[in-house]
Amino acid sequence: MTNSKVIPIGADHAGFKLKETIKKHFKEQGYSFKDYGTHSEDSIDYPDFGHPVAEHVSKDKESLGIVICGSGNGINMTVNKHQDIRSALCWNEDLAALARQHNDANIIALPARFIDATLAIKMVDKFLTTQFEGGRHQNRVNKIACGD
Ligand SMILES: O=C(CO)[C@H](O)[C@H](O)[C@H](O)COP(=O)(O)O
Repeated sequence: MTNSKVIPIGADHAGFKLKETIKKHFKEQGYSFKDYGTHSEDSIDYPDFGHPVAEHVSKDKESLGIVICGSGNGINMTVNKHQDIRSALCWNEDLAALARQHNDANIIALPARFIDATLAIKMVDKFLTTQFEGGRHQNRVNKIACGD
């Protein structure tokens, strides 16, 4: 992952504030990002903001995305419906690193109502800077696709 890639980010109303905090961090670090919304804490439906992030990552295979909702589950389920997406629901730094190292995850899903902003930023940084290890993990990742 290089900082020059555009990082797509999307959240529902429960993840809106955390998304804004992560965007502030990206601006400070000089990272490029694309915000797919939502843009307020008004109640909305997480799939409307997860699908665009998944479509972005599906088109730009080198990109890594971020999705956020209250538990992380709904938006994680949404993006994982896309054939080329491997999204990992993470709640600590080790899981964020392992999602890249072992699973070649291309989206991280964050549970905004269960983690604080400091931890979330550490997790995002870890996710964006950790490489896939390949090897035995490549064989397993190849077998994830079910061909339905
Ligand atoms: O989809 C979810 C649960 O898997 C997310 O946590 C949502 O953010 C949550 O369901 C939103 O709940 P709300 O009561 O409508 O704010």
